[in-house]
Amino acid sequence: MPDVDRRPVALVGPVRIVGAGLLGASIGLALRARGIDVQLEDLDPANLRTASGLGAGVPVTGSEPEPQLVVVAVPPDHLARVIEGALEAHPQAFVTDVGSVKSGPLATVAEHADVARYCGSHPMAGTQHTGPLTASATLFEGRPWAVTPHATTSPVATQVVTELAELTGAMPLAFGPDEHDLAVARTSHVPHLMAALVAGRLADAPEGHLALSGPGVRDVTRVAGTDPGMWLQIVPANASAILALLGQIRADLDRLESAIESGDRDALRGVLANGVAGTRAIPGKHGGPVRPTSSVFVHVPDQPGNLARLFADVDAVGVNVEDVRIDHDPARAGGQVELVVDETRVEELASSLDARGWAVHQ
Ligand SMILES: NC(=O)c1ccc[n+]([C@@H]2O[C@H](COP(=O)([O-])OP(=O)(O)OC[C@H]3O[C@@H](n4cnc5c(N)ncnc54)[C@H](O)[C@@H]3O)[C@@H](O)[C@H]2O)c1
Ligand SMILES: O=C(O)C(=O)C[C@]1(C(=O)O)C=C[C@@H](O)C=C1
Repeated sequence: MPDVDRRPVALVGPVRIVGAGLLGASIGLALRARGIDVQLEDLDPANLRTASGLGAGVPVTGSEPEPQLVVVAVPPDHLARVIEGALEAHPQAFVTDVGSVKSGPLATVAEHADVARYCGSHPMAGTQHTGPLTASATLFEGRPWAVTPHATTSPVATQVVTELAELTGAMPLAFGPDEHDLAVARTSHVPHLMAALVAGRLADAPEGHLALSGPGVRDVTRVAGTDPGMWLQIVPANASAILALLGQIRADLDRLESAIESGDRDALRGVLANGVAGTRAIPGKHGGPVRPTSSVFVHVPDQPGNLARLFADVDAVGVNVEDVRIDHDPARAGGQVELVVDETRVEELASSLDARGWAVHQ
């Protein structure tokens, strides 16, 4: 039995999830894995069917017991209305939401007589897909999850929501709602918009140029591939924090342009060094220091079973893979697999895979 079941738990369920999309279904899967009863609600019957079919919970029928906690996981524009609805429909339940911006919905909900039962939250995990089909019980593992009590949130509500984050494997971090919005403008919203601007320059690029797309451009643009629907709601909801940062970036861009125009290498070095400092400032998974990583690239011929064989060989070497990317190999028929591992193990992995017959480079 997992440890968490033996210590006194504030969150025992049932948990009702309103919005069984990517976030809602992933939370449902994580809670079901902990044995907590999950009730699912969604306006879209297909999403409800998919989420419950995946094992994220049971669709509500009206005859289930009252939930201990309601988790609102609907798109940003609908959050305030659904949070208020949950406070009214479930007078004994605590209510949280997982929306990407906290101060806007709170401003509406703050007038509600029962607002003490509401404590906002925001898991910093997702993918570029929406809907329950790509939901995963491990989506939140090791990721930060902001818990954002407001001035009158009851301490028990904060405790229950903190425990929700812990039960999914995430790392709860307490933030005031306004401070949260400033933080995510910097760590999520502006990075997303920058990725969209860079990716936008590729949309009408000559085909010949695009043929030279390597891992760099893919890394920088991944999130820009997300369905714009959610971002069309997130960005206006956090406009002032985003605009303040865009103003700073505009000044950075002016400095960069003049450094390049005038051939000022010191100024250019300053811009690049600042970027290096920024990447090093991002905490690693589980909030620890970033462990320097390095990549081993392996050519995997296009035949069934080769990927499984490669991962079995990596496993036999005993090196933990921090990240993995698979790309079409432009030079040969097959794929190029990038294995991201601890910098100190990279030589050992490369030579062991080489000895096992793989075409490897670093
Ligand atoms: N996708 C991410 O990366 C991510 C990460 C963290 C937080 N969030 C936040 O989580 C929330 C959900 O995002 P998602 O990616 O799961 O979206 P999603 O589109 O995958 O899921 C939203 C679900 O809510 C349902 N829905 C819409 N209005 C509803 C209503 N009034 N009542 C019941 N169901 C309703 C939709 O049918 C859909 O199934 C958003 O507020 C978003 O800001 C998203
Ligand atoms: O990983 C991704 O695809 C995401 O964009 C997830 C991400 C993020 O910016 O980190 C996006 C928006 C959410 O509010 C939280 C998480």
